[in-house]
Amino acid sequence: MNTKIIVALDVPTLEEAIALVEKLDEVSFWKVGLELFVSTGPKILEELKSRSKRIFLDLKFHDIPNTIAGACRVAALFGVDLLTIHAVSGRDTLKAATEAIQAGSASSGIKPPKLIAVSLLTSISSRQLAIDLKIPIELPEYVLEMALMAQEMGLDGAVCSPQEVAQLRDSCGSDFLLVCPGVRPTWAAIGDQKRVFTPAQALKAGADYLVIGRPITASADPQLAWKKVCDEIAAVV
Ligand SMILES: O=C(O)c1cc(=O)[nH]c(=O)n1[C@@H]1O[C@H](COP(=O)(O)O)[C@@H](O)[C@H]1O
Repeated sequence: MNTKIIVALDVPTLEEAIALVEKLDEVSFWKVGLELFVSTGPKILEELKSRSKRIFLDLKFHDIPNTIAGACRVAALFGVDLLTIHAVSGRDTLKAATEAIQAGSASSGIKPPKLIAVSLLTSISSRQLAIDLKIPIELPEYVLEMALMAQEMGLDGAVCSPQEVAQLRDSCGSDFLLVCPGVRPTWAAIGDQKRVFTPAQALKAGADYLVIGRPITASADPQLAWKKVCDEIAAVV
């Protein structure tokens, strides 16, 4: 069941990333985000592939359709499993992204990544959505609208907090991939996350994958933290 956990490799250098991957040998699915990709570029992807790991390339694209189409066309060549874009990029950009990924993969013969839309960052609370972002609808409804728009534009899934996953599962169906960061075991610090559930709660609610970073990677004993998370979810699924 630990194949349901994607560990966020949020470290600044290739050396630190490889050290963690080697220490957490049982982790089969890693997320490469902005910090590590800006630092190493595609090199880290090659390192992970050479160890037969699955890869979530989390670059959270957010730009105009032409720019995103170009980025998606080349990102499709990396041969990663998952790729992110912000739903707020809008319908035209989401559509351009899905088309570009298909085009990039078709021209190279490389299996396309599943494109998933970030519905609303898990670091945003209801209050911040209303007061800072001036979005005048309830947070769960906003997250659902973003996910439905992504689905309509042909995306494979969405990133949402585990608190919204049951509602999205009901509305988007079983084929729509739901990937949940904002996961905190009871023993871990919440930090900058605002909408969290425990790993067991998140899986029970219907998440396909849990994205967990600091509770494991910043732990004094990452192997023990990984094992504790695996034990917790083994009791659930
Ligand atoms: O797209 C993501 O992965 C993502 C979306 C989101 O809404 N919230 C979120 O935390 N993430 C990522 O998930 C990871 C969570 O890490 P921790 O908070 O350390 O568990 C980070 O790498 C974030 O970049």
